[in-house]
Parts: sequence; C-alpha cells; structure tokens
Amino acid sequence: MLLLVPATGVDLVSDALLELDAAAVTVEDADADTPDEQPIFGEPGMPQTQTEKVAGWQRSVLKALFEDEAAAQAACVGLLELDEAQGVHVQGVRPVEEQDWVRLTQSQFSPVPITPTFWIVPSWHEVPAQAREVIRLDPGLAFGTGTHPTTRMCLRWIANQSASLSGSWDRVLDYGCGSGILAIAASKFGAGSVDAVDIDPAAVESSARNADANGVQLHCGLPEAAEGTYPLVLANILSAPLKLLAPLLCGHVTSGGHLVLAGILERQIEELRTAYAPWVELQVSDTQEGWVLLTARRP
Ligand SMILES: C[S@@+](CC[C@H](N)C(=O)[O-])C[C@H]1O[C@@H](n2cnc3c(N)ncnc32)[C@H](O)[C@@H]1O
Repeated sequence: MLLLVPATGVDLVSDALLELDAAAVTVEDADADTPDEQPIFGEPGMPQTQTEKVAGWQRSVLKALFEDEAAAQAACVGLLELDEAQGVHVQGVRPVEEQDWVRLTQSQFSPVPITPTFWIVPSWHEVPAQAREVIRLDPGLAFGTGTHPTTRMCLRWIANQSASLSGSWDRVLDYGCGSGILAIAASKFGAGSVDAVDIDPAAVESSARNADANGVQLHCGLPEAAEGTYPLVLANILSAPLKLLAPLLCGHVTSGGHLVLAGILERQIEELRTAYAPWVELQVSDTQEGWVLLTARRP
C-alpha cells in the first residue's frame, strides 16, 4: 500500500499500519530526486539548522507491506477510520513481485580484496582463485565485514606488516573488535595470543563465532578482559572515543610496540595527534575515501 503522509503524521501512521498487521513500513521523500528534495538527516555539507529529530519529510511516501492484497485493502479501510489518518492520501494498493530475498541480499555482498592475495569472502561465495589467505565472514549484527574503508586499511596494515613483524606479535589486542575481523586477521597472519574486546556483548559473541568459523582461537570479552601490554594494539572505533581512550590504549602498548588507530576522518588527524602526544607520535600510514589510518610505535 502506498500513502502520501505529512511529516507530522509519519510516526503515528506508521505505528497504525503496523497495528493493522503491516509486515513492514518504509518512509521515503515524495520529492526525492527533484529540486524539492529535502535533506533532513544532517547529511555532510547540510547547514545544521534542523536540530530536532524529525520522523519524515514534509511530503513522505509510506510503503506498507502486507501478506496479500485482501489484507492491504482491509488495513486501508481500517486506517482511514482513524484520527491518525488526517491529511493521509492513499495512492494505491499494488502487488509486490515475488523475490528470492535471501539470494538478493547475498548478491549485494561480494568477496573483498584486501591485498591481491588476501580476501574477505562471504560463506556462500567461492574463494577467488588468487586468494592465498582468506577470512570467511557473513554480514551480521556486528560491524566489520571488510567492506568499510577503516576496516580495509587496518587489514592491509596487518597483512603488509606481518612479513617483518608477526614474529613479535606474541600478544595482540583488538580493542572494539566488532565482528572480530581484525583479531582474526592478526591470528591468521601469525600472531600468538589475540584478545578481542568490545563494549557490545553482541560483538563479543559474534567475534567468538567468527573465530570458530575461521579456525582461529581468540580470547573474546568485554573491555576489562584486556590486560597488561601487547606488542600490537588495534583500535578501529571513532575519533571521539579514541581520544578518550588514549591513556588506556597507550597503556596497553609494550615499549617498542605498535598502535594502529582507525575510524578517523582526515580533518580529525590533528586532534588525535594532540590527544596521543603525551605517549606516542601518530603518523598517517594510509588514507581511503576520506578516512585515515594512524599508527605509532611506543618509545
Ligand atoms: C567501527 S566498529 C569496528 C569493528 C572492527 N574492529 C573493524 O575494524 O571492522 C567499532 C567497534 O567498537 C566498539 N566500541 C565502541 N566504543 C567502544 C569502547 N569505548 N570500548 C570498546 N569498544 C568500543 C563498538 O561496539 C564496535 O563494535
């Protein structure tokens, strides 16, 4: 069912549709791709005039999905009897083509090359012939499928440094492990014992599951599980938490050890350098799509 709804009614009408047995409701800008398109979510470059959270666009299109056409028609009648339906214009009820949703979702995730021979490969994909080192990972609840530039830069750093350094990686800490992808990579590239920690229990679980699926052993836990010092500390979080975590993360790096930080935009380099200056001198090791990889050795 397609409905045109004023911004003030988006939340109420969406809730009413779900009450009327809609399986899903999506909201789109009725004026998308026209000169009247309205940015409302603080996209980059947009002046921050709109600080209040808004539920929809001035003219929002709601698409509500129902089991079948009869259910959609009944919901339509039910909706129009409600006070919430004031200002709502029903544009029509149309059948949705049957799709193989699993296949469609899977087709959106392809193997990701990190180096010519190191690949992140979803479990339903064949391993590319040129891949010598592979991490098997499916998109799930936790962040870190290898598709984000910050993750890719960390992975590339691990792969490139492993030839000369992995002998010294007897302990590695992945702080903010998400799916565990960096910890798994460190382990595959020769690290001894790897601690993978995260504030999100779902990430801890996901890391443990992904480690099993990749035949590596990780010690997964909440942040307090990180203990002592490590010759390699990896943290792909975001600039603000990374600044707060500076004393803690630097305290975990062995003297002469490496610190690798990601989740930082180019314009945030200087603030990060300043925050870490009491312990280490951060250098830009890599850049990708506006993101930077900052690394340092602890004196
Ligand atoms: C951007 S994801 C990175 C995941 C993965 N390491 C990667 O490189 O793809 C950041 C992760 O850090 C975790 N995180 C955020 N703040 C944290 C904190 N203060 N301490 C520990 N983990 C944190 C989040 O829960 C999230 O799983």
